Amino acid sequence: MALSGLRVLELAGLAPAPLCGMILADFGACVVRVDRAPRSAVAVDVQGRGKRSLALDLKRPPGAATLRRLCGGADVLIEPFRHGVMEKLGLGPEVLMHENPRLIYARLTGFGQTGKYAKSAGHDINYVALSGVLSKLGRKSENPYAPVNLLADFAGGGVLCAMGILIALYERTKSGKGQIIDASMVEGIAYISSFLWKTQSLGFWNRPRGENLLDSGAPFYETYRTSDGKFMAVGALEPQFYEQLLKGLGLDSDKLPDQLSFSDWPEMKKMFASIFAKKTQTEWCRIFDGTDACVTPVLSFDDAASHQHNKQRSSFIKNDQEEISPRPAPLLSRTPAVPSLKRDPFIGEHTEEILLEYGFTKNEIAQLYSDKVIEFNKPKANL
Ligand SMILES: C[C@H](CCC[C@@H](C)[C@H]1CC[C@H]2[C@@H]3[C@H](O)C[C@@H]4C[C@H](O)CC[C@]4(C)[C@H]3C[C@H](O)[C@]12C)C(=O)SCCNC(=O)CCNC(=O)[C@H](O)C(C)(C)COP(=O)(O)OP(=O)(O)OC[C@H]1O[C@@H](n2cnc3c(N)ncnc32)[C@H](O)[C@@H]1OP(=O)(O)O
Repeated sequence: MALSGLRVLELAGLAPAPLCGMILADFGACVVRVDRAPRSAVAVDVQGRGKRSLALDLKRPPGAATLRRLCGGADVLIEPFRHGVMEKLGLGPEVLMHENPRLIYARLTGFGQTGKYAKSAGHDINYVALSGVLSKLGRKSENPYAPVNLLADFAGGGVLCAMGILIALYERTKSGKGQIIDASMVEGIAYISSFLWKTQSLGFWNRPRGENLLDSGAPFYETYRTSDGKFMAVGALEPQFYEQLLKGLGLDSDKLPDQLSFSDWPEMKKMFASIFAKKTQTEWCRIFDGTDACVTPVLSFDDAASHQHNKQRSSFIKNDQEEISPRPAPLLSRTPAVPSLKRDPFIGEHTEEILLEYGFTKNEIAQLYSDKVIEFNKPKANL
């Protein structure tokens, strides 16, 4: 796999850093999740695919020293705490990169390492809000709406941090040096939204929230309820595709207002809604599948995994626990990701083997264990 041989240490976090680590693991990196010891009752990481877990108490000096030693043999460290936490533990970049100048030290936070909010708590919705993007999301006359925690945590956070790591790794092949990555989710989501910023001058966002072309204002970029309580998604933007939408709906464009007549959009929506409400989702699929009308069913997770198109591409995988999840993307032709099909690791499941691999002796491991700095957790204990 593309990233085989890459050694990554991921300090356990809530949602963004686990995705970042999972992406690297899916593409072949050897990812160790450093979990807390003493361990909490429930693991919060549900994105542990392909990772191993080491349970280590960083608050104890021998625990922090253990992480320092691990970082000496690692390529990448991902840390998900607010600014100052790592410094307080004596594990700041100046310490770890002094000991290993090739280390890529990725700091994945909401607000970044500097600025007024650097030390404040926050979650996805706060980061999307501060980026400006939340002000654009939502339906007409309603409050701004955060689309679950996809935008900041995952798109602007986990994915962009993984990209930063890969860029730094590429640069390291030339300079031989690591670097610090300050991955702020506020900036990540702002960057992802460059299209929104740059289309302002084209008048894309001149109207109030929920009344524009791509924010549920237009009748031809909207979802519609079907007679069986399901939905269809319509994205017929270009005139030639809009024409096919009208044809599928049984409408004659000569008898309708112009596609871009904003003032007619609310009425057009009502008309489209009443037509879509007359047939089931399956019936609409029969009408639109194979056309260029840009009309697709809104699928549940179960339906998405079993949809013919997704099945043809093996877009979803099943692990040995029969859990279905999305296959890693994108597909690389020669070295595609080969995701692990095993269950996620238990906290502390691989503590000993990881420490041995990083050069600790059995005696040193026994000492750390008797000092309660590390924990072991054999699978049977969790069953
Ligand atoms: C919307 C999403 C989040 C979704 C996640 C949800 C799935 C979960 C969130 C809450 C969970 C529920 C809750 O915990 C209650 C139940 C618990 C039960 O066990 C399970 C059921 C629960 C209902 C549970 C269910 C779910 O799991 C939840 C609902 C997001 O937006 S995620 C993005 C968040 N933001 C960031 O990641 C940005 C950067 N990070 C931060 O800003 C902060 O970390 C954050 C997130 C604000 C948390 O702040 P906190 O004060 O908790 O941490 P930090 O200041 O960063 O400091 C970390 C401290 O921990 C020490 N530490 C770390 N590792 C170790 C170690 N190995 N050993 C010892 N100590 C360690 C570290 O030294 C720090 O200590 P200090 O505070 O003393 O400095």
